[in-house]
Amino acid sequence: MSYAVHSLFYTLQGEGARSGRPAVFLRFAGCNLWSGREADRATAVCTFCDTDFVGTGGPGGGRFADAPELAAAVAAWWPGGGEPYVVCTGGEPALQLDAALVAALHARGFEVAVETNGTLPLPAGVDWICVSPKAGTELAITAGDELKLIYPQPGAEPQRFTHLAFRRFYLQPLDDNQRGAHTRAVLDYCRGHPQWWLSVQIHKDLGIP
Ligand SMILES: C[S@@+](CC[C@H](N)C(=O)[O-])C[C@H]1O[C@@H](n2cnc3c(N)ncnc32)[C@H](O)[C@@H]1O
Ligand SMILES: Nc1nc2[nH]cc(C(=O)O)c2c(=O)[nH]1
Ligand code: SF4
Ligand SMILES: [Mg+2]
Repeated sequence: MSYAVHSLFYTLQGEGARSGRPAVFLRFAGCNLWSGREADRATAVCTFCDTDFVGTGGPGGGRFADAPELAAAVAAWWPGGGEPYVVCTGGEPALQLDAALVAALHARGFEVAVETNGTLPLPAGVDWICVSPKAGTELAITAGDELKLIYPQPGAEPQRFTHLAFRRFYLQPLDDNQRGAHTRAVLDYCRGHPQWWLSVQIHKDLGIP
């Protein structure tokens, strides 16, 4: 199948357990919880998104005819050496990521990570699963490597998720015009509930993508 990619870029993972790790980001176009149009934001299921994932016109974006072609484009961003790592995100990557693409990325030597809202099934073989639940949705993915909950989210309180089979649980402060206050609230919550660890979005303070 073909893939609609908003953008492809090389940066450091800025969030969660693998924060600081060099990675190629594969940002798929489209999401099942928001159209991506500002006019629809208030009525979307997910209303706080910090990302442009509309269309295929971002840096490195485009339509890729098949999995080997997209994997080659991902590999072209890797500088050589280290442990090649690709983070599949979006938009919602589970709308497009399939077994053929996971296999093609593995064939290029990449470890494959995914950032997902967890509402859709994933293909087998993904090496690192990060689920970020959204209030008002039902999780299809209830196990993985990290659960990264944006906080605060009325209707998605942390205690709703602690029974799930994730290796780590993170709270990431909601980035809106109150990010400082949300960060202090996360600090307080993690101190009182040490199952939860803080995830700060380091790329935003570093001024990198
Ligand atoms: C843009 S989403 C794309 C992947 C997938 N759709 C998801 O929601 O997990 C990537 C990550 O950014 C987080 N995120 C989105 N908007 C945010 C915001 N305003 N503040 C903090 N994190 C945010 C999401 O929760 C998710 O963990
Ligand atoms: N540096 C950096 N790290 C990230 N981790 C998850 C991101 C995402 O948007 O999925 C993201 C992103 O957009 N940039
Ligand atoms: S689910 Fe992810 S990509 Fe979709 S609108 Fe929410 S944060 Fe953005
Ligand atoms: Mg981001």
